[in-house]
Amino acid sequence: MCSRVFPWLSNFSSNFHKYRCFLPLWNATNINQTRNYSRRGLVRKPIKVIPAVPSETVDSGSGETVNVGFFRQFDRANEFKPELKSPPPGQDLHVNKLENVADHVDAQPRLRFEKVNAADKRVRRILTLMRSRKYREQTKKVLLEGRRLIIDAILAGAECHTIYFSRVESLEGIPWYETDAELLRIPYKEVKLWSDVVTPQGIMAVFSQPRFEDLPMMSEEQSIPLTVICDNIREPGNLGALLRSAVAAGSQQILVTKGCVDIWDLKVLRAGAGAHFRTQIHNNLPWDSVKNYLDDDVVVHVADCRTADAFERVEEDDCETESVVDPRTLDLNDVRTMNLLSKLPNEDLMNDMDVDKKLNCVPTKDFYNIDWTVKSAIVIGGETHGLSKQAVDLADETYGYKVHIPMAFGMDSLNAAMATSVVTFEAKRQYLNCKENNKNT
Ligand SMILES: C[S@@+](CC[C@H](N)C(=O)[O-])C[C@H]1O[C@@H](n2cnc3c(N)ncnc32)[C@H](O)[C@@H]1O
Repeated sequence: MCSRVFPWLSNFSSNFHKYRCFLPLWNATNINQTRNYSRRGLVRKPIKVIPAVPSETVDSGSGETVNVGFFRQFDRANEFKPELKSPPPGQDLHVNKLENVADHVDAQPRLRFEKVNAADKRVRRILTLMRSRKYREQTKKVLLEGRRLIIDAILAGAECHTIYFSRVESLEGIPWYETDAELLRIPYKEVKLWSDVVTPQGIMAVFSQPRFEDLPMMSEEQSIPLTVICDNIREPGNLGALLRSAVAAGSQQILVTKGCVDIWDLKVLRAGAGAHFRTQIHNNLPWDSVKNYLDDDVVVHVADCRTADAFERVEEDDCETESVVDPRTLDLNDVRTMNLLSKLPNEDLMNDMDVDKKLNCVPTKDFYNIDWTVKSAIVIGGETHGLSKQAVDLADETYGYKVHIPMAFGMDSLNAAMATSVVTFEAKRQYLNCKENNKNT
């Protein structure tokens, strides 16, 4: 009878062992202080909210009072454990750190967060700003979405400023207590508004961009003597996927040159799936500084989808274009001339032709015929214009090759990230073979 009339009461009593530690909070003083909130929180939907137990109203600093919730994570140790793959000690810093987190799980402090409603402009303002590359570059901050990325960033030692979450459960598995982050609970529809995914996980966080110099170097066991250089990769999904495979193959470092999409763009981060926090990625590098990141004996190759025959055809086409239009004969008032001009190569096309001429001087090899066991770098070109002139110059200077991945059925090219996977995993295969042979001799 009692359970039918007061279903929440019976739920409460059956879970009493879980809530008993809150009893001291439910004293008359607290309830009096937060009359409205307590009425809503404790009487109407206490069981739904539990284990989040609202308890007091505090001054936010700006003169307004805000609702503050307290929450103690129960049984979180069990929820952590499936993520721990028990690596051999000393092998992977990230996982070892996770282990430490699990060790301290019992010592977790109480979760204290501020509840922010949809009308609060603070959240919208910061989330709008975080979408701007300029703002990210100026403040050296980054917005991360989803549990996996946030955990990776915390474990990589990146400084966490604020965590926005829509339900307390969204914080599961996140070692928020390892940070000094401010915790703001925001309505799910706000997260949805800012997220690019259809069903967001309901958690986002603002971090300082990690300094890649501070990130752990990959262990010698895992890494291969290869640098991947990104040249004009404009599509965020491509760059993210490229970083993901380059890191997965064990590339020693990744250089992202100016002209590529920002590696801290939300979509790049999502497609990168944690690659950003696992090895050294140098962002936004002008081409003339690239050499500073490479040892003197590194051979720089460029990945190119065209074969030598294609270059011969390009050369012939060039000659034809030149013979059709003689600039000295142009009359700018003549309609036919204007038509001719519209057919003239534009600036991008002229640049492409320069690169093609230069590329013609660099010998071609299929990707499996390159010796990847020596210190090497591979440049991956952009989606629209392929490789830049600076990349080709560097290959020429270091006696590198045009690396070609043969394709069947007349396919033109692979996606940049796919080409990266093919090349980097071939490099890894050769490197492992070579190590194995050295061991046997
Ligand atoms: C989508 S492709 C660029 C196609 C571009 N229109 C061009 O003309 O180069 C992007 C990059 O992936 C690499 N790539 C794609 N397919 C390749 C292949 N079959 N062999 C070697 N590299 C390839 C090259 O670095 C290329 O610049």
